[in-house]
Amino acid sequence: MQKGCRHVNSPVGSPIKVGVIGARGRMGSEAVRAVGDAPDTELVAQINRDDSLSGLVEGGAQVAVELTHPDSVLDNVRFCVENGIHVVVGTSGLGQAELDAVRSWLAERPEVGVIVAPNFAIGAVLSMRFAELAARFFESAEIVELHHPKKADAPSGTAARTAQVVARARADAGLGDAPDATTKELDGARGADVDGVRVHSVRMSGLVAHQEVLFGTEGETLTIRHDSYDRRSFMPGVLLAVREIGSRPGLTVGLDSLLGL
Ligand SMILES: NC(=O)C1=CN([C@@H]2O[C@H](COP(=O)(O)OP(=O)(O)OC[C@H]3O[C@@H](n4cnc5c(N)ncnc54)[C@H](OP(=O)(O)O)[C@@H]3O)[C@@H](O)[C@H]2O)C=CC1
Ligand SMILES: O=C(O)C1=N[C@H](C(=O)O)C[C@H](O)C1
Repeated sequence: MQKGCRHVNSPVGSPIKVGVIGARGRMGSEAVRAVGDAPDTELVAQINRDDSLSGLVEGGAQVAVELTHPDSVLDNVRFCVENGIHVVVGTSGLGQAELDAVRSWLAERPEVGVIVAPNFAIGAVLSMRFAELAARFFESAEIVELHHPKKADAPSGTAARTAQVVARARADAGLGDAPDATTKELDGARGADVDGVRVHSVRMSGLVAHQEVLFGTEGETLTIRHDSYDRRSFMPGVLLAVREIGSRPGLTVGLDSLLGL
């Protein structure tokens, strides 16, 4: 099929030139395939560990998709921003301090866009929004995230983000701490505390990426569950971000605004 698009300052009809950082990884290899298959994107660089990021510049990448490791993501984003390359970041582990650093680099290059997506799956983005909506109606809220055992970070970026939006919605509604009489506890038994919301991380062979947000109040509970059974579930979101990033300079966190949510 003829490759053609209108975004990222490409001449009309020419595809968006994309480089994938972490190209041999579980997500990176899917992204390589998705970018190669899409009619309006062209894969111009595949960066693996120990490869120089200059391959992005040499390949003429307009957009980089960053899918590596929490230890390397920030350096890679910085390189891209400084070289005028938009970055779609899927790697988890970027906290407030790291986002602030990205903002400070973008201040020097205001034409560049960085989209940090805690989760590219449409169902996961919707489930975070549903959780945000539900949060004010329930006195208790906890999150269980379940992933494959090769995952480096816990809790997942999605769970951390979900906890933050739930916590903010609870605070806005004037809800205090969730009821919990625990006074004697084995370390970790009540999960991690993210902004006052408990997050429990399960790592198990056979899983890909799953999350339940549990809400409870007098006499009822609500569970919002999302399952990614295959990493192909993330690719429509990756491509959406690649297509949109040229018209979204600065830092965007989450795909919500790209989906009109
Ligand atoms: N936002 C989302 O929707 C999703 C995000 N993720 C996140 O994406 C990230 C990658 O996940 P996944 O693909 O499962 O992990 P993998 O370990 O399978 O892939 C990461 C790849 O990046 C490589 N790598 C590590 N450091 C660098 C570097 N500095 N430069 C170039 N390549 C590097 C690794 O090489 P080597 O093997 O040699 O270490 C590996 O090939 C994680 O943070 C994960 O949480 C995952 C799924 C969905
Ligand atoms: O490592 C993974 O696999 C995933 N990482 C992201 C996260 O940390 O939330 C997104 C998804 O959960 C898969």
